[in-house]
Amino acid sequence: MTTGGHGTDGVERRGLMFVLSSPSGAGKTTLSRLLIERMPGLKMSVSATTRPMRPGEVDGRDYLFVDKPRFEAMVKGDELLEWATVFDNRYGTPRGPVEAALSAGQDVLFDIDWQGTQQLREKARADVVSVFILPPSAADLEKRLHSRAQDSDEVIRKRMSRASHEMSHWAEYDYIVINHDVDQAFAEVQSILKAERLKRERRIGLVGFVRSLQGQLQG
Ligand SMILES: Nc1nc2c(ncn2[C@@H]2O[C@H](COP(=O)(O)OP(=O)(O)O)[C@@H](O)[C@H]2O)c(=O)[nH]1
Ligand SMILES: Nc1ncnc2c1ncn2[C@@H]1O[C@H](COP(=O)(O)OP(=O)(O)O)[C@@H](O)[C@H]1O
Repeated sequence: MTTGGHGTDGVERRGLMFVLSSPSGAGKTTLSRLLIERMPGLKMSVSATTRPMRPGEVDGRDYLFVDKPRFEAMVKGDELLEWATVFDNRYGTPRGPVEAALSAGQDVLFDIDWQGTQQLREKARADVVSVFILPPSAADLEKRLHSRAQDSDEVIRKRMSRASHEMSHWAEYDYIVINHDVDQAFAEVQSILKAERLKRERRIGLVGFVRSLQGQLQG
């Protein structure tokens, strides 16, 4: 999964896979939307899911909403890069769009859980940058789940009771961001992406670039 594109400074760079995970309600959808709006060269991976659509969600934009047989067919056909079961529903990352974006030199943003992150890491360790988002407190997490007003009380209770289990995977991530304030959390996530884009190992065009600089200096 190593492909070349050009960084903003013109030096060829390998695309990276930028993963955001968090317990439900901690803010990863909010932060993902801001990143896609404000960071050029970053494309969202739209997951397939068997969960029902929430009010305000759009098929093909937020998720590809599929039924269970279609999901199974995607798994069997090796159409998914990773997949997992979360809250009794199945979620998976369609392989085609990710590979196409990376080969076009774009970075790809994933809003996936710890199980998916582990699978991506096994497949492409050097290209995965992972960020775990934590809520400032349990009370805030619950408030946010209610304020989103998209789940029943029973679903919210389920999400709260899973939060501690999900959070237990925090130490598997490269970076941790605590989402007190959206603007601050966004600035932190953005800084991580900007710095990771500049990493020497990803900038495969540097050898040629430096050689050409040296040539200019000698010439
Ligand atoms: N492994 C994996 N997890 C996913 C995928 N898409 C979404 N998820 C995770 O599934 C969980 C539930 O997502 P969702 O039902 O949208 O609720 P949310 O937690 O409020 O965003 C979240 O932890 C998502 O990160 C996917 O393609 N693969
Ligand atoms: N820093 C924050 N302060 C207050 N509310 C927030 C913050 N970040 C996100 N929210 C709100 O919390 C709710 C859950 O956020 P969302 O991004 O949907 O979480 P997730 O995708 O992790 O489940 C949304 O209503 C969102 O607007």
